[in-house]
Formats: sequence, C-alpha cells, structure tokens
Amino acid sequence: MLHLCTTPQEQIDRLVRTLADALAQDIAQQGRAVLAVSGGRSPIALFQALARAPIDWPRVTLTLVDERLVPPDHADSNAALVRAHLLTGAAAQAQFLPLVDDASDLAGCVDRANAQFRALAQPLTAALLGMGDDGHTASLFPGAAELPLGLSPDYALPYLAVTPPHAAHTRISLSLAALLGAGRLLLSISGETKRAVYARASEPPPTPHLPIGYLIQQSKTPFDAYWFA
Ligand SMILES: O=C1O[C@H](COP(=O)(O)O)[C@@H](O)[C@H](O)[C@H]1O
Repeated sequence: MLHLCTTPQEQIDRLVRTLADALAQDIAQQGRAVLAVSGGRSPIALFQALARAPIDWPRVTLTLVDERLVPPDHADSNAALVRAHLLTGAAAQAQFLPLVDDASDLAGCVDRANAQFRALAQPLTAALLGMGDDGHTASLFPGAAELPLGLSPDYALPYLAVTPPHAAHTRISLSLAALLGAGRLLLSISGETKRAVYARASEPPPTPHLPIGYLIQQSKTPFDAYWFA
C-alpha cells in the first residue's frame, strides 16, 4: 500500500512509529528483534529519528538489506552510513552485523553474510527499503546478470553478489525470497520521479525491468510504501 505524506516529517514519523511498534512486538514475543536497513542517500534523517525513538536497543540486531563492496570506512559504505546516523545514542547498544569486512574478498563476504544471517535465531522483524530511479530495491538492479537468481523463489541463500550494470561498486544484496521472509517490508521514497517509477512498477505483471514491482505486487508479506514529494 502506498501512503502519501504531506511533509517529510510525517513520512519519518510514520515510518519510525511503524518500525518501533514492529520491533517492540517481536521483543515482547521473542525477546529480540532483527531489523535490516538500506543505505543510499535517502535514509539519513530517518536513521537519526529512529535512533532517538523509544526502542529497547540492546535487544535489537541490526543488519543491512544490501551493501557495496567497499572498505567499511568508504564514503559509499552503507555500514558507514548506519554507524554515523543510526548507531548513535541509545541505539549504539544494538548489535550490528555489517556485510563487508574485506572488500577484496567478494565470495568470502557473501559466505560470511549468509552464515551470519542464518545464525540469526529468528526471521527479520522488518526490512527498511529504498528504491532507485531505475526501480531497483535492495541491490536487485534491472539488467544485472545476477538478477534472475536474486528474483528466483528457488534461490536458497539469503544474500547474493550483484554487479549493477550502471551503478558504482559490486553489491551484496538480500534476495527477493529473503526479503519476502521478513515480518514486514517498509519502503521510503520521495520525489515525483520515484512516484512515477512506483506507479509503473505497480502495473501487473511485475517485470525484471522494475524489480521493486515484485514487492509491490505480492501478498505474502505486508508491504507499505511511504512517499513524500
Ligand atoms: O544503491 C542503493 O540505492 C538504493 C536507493 O537509494 P536512494 O539513495 O536513492 O534512496 C538503496 O535503497 C540501497 O540500499 C543502496 O545500496
């Protein structure tokens, strides 16, 4: 479902409230919650607001929906973004599981990311997603050679390596099947361009040209998109 927000603050407030409620519910029922977040340019203000939310952070495990194959202190590292803007204040007490420890070893990073995901004692409470102007979400990029694998319901591992045809850096991304295993999916988007992409991706059937469509047009996992102009 697409929720149209009238201010950026409304978009942030609704996403933070929804995430905090979902985390609190898993903490109450299972003792812990697991949140996977995205990177890119969009989520900085959202991360800062989430870090200040009344969440039982010591009981939260944070990981990444996707990562670029760059050193952990690189300007394009999604982990660096999380460390700078989300793992602050009380939220620094969360357990953080990054995906890249050695940017020269793609296969090793993917193996370790899959092992640490599988070692989680529970499914993802929620995945917080972004969407590119090309319709990619996580790092499921249109035109990537690995996209059919990432979209396959039979792909058995949580993460895979993806080489985007036009964006910088090799990526590590959750697969579509792994995303659909989350308790809920939340998408944060803004701008008229992304609203138009979202509208095109909502037209059935979903196609690999706009991977976000596979999340919009499914009914297995609750999916909510929050948009602000
Ligand atoms: O490359 C990426 O892009 C998407 C969208 O980023 P945005 O800055 O346009 O919101 C992001 O969700 C993903 O995590 C990131 O690796």
